[in-house]
Amino acid sequence: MSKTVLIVGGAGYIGSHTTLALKEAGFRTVVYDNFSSGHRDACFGDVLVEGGLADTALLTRTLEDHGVDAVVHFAALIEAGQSVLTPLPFFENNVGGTLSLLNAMNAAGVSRLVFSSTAAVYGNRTDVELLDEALTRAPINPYGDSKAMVEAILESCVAPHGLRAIALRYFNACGADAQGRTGERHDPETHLIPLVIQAAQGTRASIAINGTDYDTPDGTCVRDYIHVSDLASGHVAAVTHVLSQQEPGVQPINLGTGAGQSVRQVVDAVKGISGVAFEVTEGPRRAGDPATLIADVTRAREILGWRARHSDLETIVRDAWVFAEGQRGG
Ligand SMILES: NC(=O)c1ccc[n+]([C@@H]2O[C@H](COP(=O)([O-])OP(=O)(O)OC[C@H]3O[C@@H](n4cnc5c(N)ncnc54)[C@H](O)[C@@H]3O)[C@@H](O)[C@H]2O)c1
Ligand SMILES: O=c1ccn([C@@H]2O[C@H](COP(=O)(O)OP(=O)(O)O[C@H]3O[C@H](CO)[C@@H](O)[C@H](O)[C@H]3O)[C@@H](O)[C@H]2O)c(=O)[nH]1
Repeated sequence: MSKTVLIVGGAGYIGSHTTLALKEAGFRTVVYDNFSSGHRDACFGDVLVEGGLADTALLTRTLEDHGVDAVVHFAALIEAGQSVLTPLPFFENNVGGTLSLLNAMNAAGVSRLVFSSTAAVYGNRTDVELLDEALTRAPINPYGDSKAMVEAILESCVAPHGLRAIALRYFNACGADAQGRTGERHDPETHLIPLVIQAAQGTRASIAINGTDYDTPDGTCVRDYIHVSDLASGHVAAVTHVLSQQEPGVQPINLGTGAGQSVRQVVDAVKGISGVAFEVTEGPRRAGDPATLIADVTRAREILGWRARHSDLETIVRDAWVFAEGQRGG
């Protein structure tokens, strides 16, 4: 019989792609979301439950009523820059909300979890080229702090609660479903690629580069951009892994490509795909931004048998561009 997966935050960007991938892999899917940033037309679960993370009783009932075998937990506030300005909601939703979910899982006897962590837990490591999971967590913004705290909480729950979990540390999610079924629609949008695309579409006047004096090859921040459909297949592998995991335990696993792209390279890629010479300005650094974040992807390959397949910058930008054009009827 097929296993059932609860997807908390399944109406969001990464959650909606992952729901599609889990269904295609033969899982039964239950989406749980409060639509604070998700979209009703991006819910692809076999079942939809509308509710908030803080509602432990509803989460517990949902786990029990639908016979959930494993949970994938995406629900969070996600903007690193915003978390510097308004930290408290980040801790309340991301840490407090996860405690509520863990309490519900304990009450319902569900012990298998895949948690959305982030490259932001590494902070600003200028001493290493690639970030591997054995490095100490050292976030430099409240968003990263909130995710590092949850990782620590999960580690505490292994022995007492028999938790079997993977914390997937995604690098920069981007791109869109190649069939156009879902894509990136954050509101407000703060992520680089969709903002640059808006500049190319003329729905924003220009794109500002946040800082050109970083210690990087062209002075702008370098990130490891990972196609959201690659993230989705990484979740299928992680869910499959925790479902077959005999012993309790939690481990972090990076999902990235192992290569970095600068802000200027992203801007140039969008100019190339769109054919539009939009205006680019150079502004100050954004608070809380590490200079470089690039994944060591050895562990994902060895433990999950996973690697990125769609994450060359051209494919990412083309899929994101096609989705964005479709959104405005272009
Ligand atoms: N987008 C990225 O580049 C990126 C990178 C690393 C990690 N992550 C992590 O991945 C996860 C998903 O990110 P995303 O880009 O898909 O974000 P998103 O905002 O598109 O999706 C989050 C979903 O969670 C729901 N949600 C939020 N708070 C909730 C609550 N209290 N109760 C119920 N539902 C709630 C939202 O409605 C939304 O559907 C987040 O945990 C984020 O921290 C994202
Ligand atoms: O108008 C803009 C927007 C962004 N940037 C820069 O582009 C880079 C990427 O920024 P963004 O797309 O906002 O992503 P990050 O701040 O790197 O954070 C994303 O990637 C992290 C993992 O690396 C996740 O933890 C976060 O949730 C997710 O928002 C950064 O240097 C930004 O300063 C600009 O120069 N101009």
